[in-house]
Amino acid sequence: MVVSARLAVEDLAFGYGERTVGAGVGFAVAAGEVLCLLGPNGGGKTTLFKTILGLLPPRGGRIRVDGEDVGGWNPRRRALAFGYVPQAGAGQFPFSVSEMVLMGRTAHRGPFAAPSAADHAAAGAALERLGIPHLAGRDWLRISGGERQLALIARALAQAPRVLVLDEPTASLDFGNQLRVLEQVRRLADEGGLAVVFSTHHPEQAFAVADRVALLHDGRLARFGPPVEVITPEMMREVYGAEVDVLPVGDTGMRVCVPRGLHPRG
Ligand SMILES: Nc1ncnc2c1ncn2[C@@H]1O[C@H](COP(=O)(O)OP(=O)(O)OP(=O)(O)O)[C@@H](O)[C@H]1O
Repeated sequence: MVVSARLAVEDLAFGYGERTVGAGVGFAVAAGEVLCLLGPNGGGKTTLFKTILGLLPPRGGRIRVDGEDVGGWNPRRRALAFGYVPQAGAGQFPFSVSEMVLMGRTAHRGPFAAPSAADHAAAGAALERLGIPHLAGRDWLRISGGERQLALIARALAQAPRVLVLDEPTASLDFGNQLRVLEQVRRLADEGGLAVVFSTHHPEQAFAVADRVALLHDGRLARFGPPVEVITPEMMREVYGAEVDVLPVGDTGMRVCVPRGLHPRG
């Protein structure tokens, strides 16, 4: 066990009912670190997230937060420790944006208590931090997908978790909003000391914001390490069955992944 890890996943097996989706998965994320979870469709990313969040029981192994096994924790303790940002579907919530963000504070108060001044302050501060205070009074159903995604991150921030899990936070976002969301992901780790784990189908995003990459393939942790070591043409061929060039962008540290078939010729 890595004692300094904020989140430690140890020899975890996970799945549904009788079906094991993944096994032997272990990695650690320190406070202030961002981990990017990659893997093909059906590779088990969402199932792993559900297990980390306590929505599915582990089939083996354990999950620790700051060294403590979360296995015996009640839902309230989990809700205080783990923030979750799901994909931003419109949902059916007849609430304002600020009401949605306030819901992030639920675990901090008694079951029937009204939000306190501190809850309102935390929600307001989270909206400010995400740069969307102007959305506070807007109807959840009448804002854009990108605005909703930023508001869901604000909700998780208001919750003040130690570990933040984001399931494909940039899916269906335009280019500008993808960058905005990724920037916030990095800031939450850098300034808030959170351990952040996010999944994506865009490996380049790992170069932009992640300290490490975990690659789930065939129910195993196929690779775990810095983006530059994990995201290689050999890995792309092996895991995605695709011929992909991984090219540095000047001296920025960024790399782009270019499917060869789309290379300009001549
Ligand atoms: N509720 C469920 N019951 C049983 N099996 C499921 C359930 N949900 C998903 N699965 C199966 O578990 C496996 C892993 O699915 P999972 O959703 O975790 O993959 P993923 O990596 O998140 O995929 P994607 O990138 O397509 O979102 C798949 O084979 C899937 O068919």
